Amino acid sequence: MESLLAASSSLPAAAFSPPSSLSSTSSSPHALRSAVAGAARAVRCSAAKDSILYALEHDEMFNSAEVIQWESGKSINSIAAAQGIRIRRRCRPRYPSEGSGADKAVPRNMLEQIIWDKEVEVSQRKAKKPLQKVIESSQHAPPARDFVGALTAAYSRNVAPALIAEVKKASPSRGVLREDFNPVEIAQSYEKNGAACLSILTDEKHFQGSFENLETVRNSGVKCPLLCKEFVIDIWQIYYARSKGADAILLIAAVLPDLDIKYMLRICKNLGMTALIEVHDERELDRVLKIDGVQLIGINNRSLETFKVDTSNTKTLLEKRGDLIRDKGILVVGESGLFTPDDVAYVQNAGVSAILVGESLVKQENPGQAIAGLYGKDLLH
Ligand SMILES: O=P(O)(O)OC[C@@H](O)[C@@H](O)c1c[nH]c2ccccc12
Repeated sequence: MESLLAASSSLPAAAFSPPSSLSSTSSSPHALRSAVAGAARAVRCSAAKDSILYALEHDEMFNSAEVIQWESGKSINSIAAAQGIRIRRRCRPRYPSEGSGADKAVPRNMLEQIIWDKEVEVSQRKAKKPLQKVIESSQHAPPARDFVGALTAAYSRNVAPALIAEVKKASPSRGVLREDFNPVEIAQSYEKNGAACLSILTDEKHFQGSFENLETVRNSGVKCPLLCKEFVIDIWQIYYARSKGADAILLIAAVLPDLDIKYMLRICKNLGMTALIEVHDERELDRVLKIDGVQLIGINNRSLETFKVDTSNTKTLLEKRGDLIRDKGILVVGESGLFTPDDVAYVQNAGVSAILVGESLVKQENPGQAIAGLYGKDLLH
């Protein structure tokens, strides 16, 4: 663990990403565990410390291959780049004196901008409510609802892709979609008109969403399972989402290296939550298909880097990997840019079991009634 200690203490705070190293099933020797505890103390980055200490407290074990990757002292950006991930983490220093020049960097695209903003937001939120506290809050939340079960039941009821209807006020690509935005009214009207699940955007800065929206929808009597639509970069956000009533959470493969996805999936499982793992291209899909325990994959027709929407993305990826996906029993969600019954039929024929729709519903005067227009028929409850 010498190299870990050396690497971690020489990096600017927050430049070290422990989630990439903390998932496994094999047991670890005591010596390794105490060395890791030492590393946790040596790491100045509170995110790193939290994750390490959490893992220790909860008796997480370390798999040797993963520890080697961690031990190599590689930065999260080089691990991510080796997996084809283009989004860089900014790893903002906590103190100006710890700056590494990264502050002068300019984001390459909107997704990278969002992630850099998210790093700042999460560190501020964590300063107010540390991981341990948010874990405690998550333990007081009512049990998570069965997201996948709701999708499967709706699919067989309607012989049409189950609907995850999105409560979305705005987006960076489309601006404000709905001025008169009442999340509870929209959620209730989606549920009444046959949505199987709801997606609640929680990013404030770029989507004008909020965790308050998630919480008020959860407390409004809506029964549908809820997806927290967030840009997750830290396990803290998963516990926080659960504490606010989320039943599922989005994990974006374009942002998260494989080990983070594995670690986060495991946390979701412990919390009874479903992870919707979003991919946009073949490389991301192949990475995700190698991970055990994935139940739900979303294929986004919109690139979060360029905002280009192309519905044929779902079809192309399913032509290539549909058999493997079916063999693994994974459900696929077709995401974004769906407006008409033809669009729904197109992705259904491509092999999706569910669709995630925001704009085409939320822009209509009555978002719930717009569901029948989208499907060309009423959906059954
Ligand atoms: O509004 P649309 O085009 O129907 O798309 C909904 C949903 O797929 C989209 O909001 C989305 C998909 N993946 C995301 C990741 C983050 C934020 C938003 C998204």
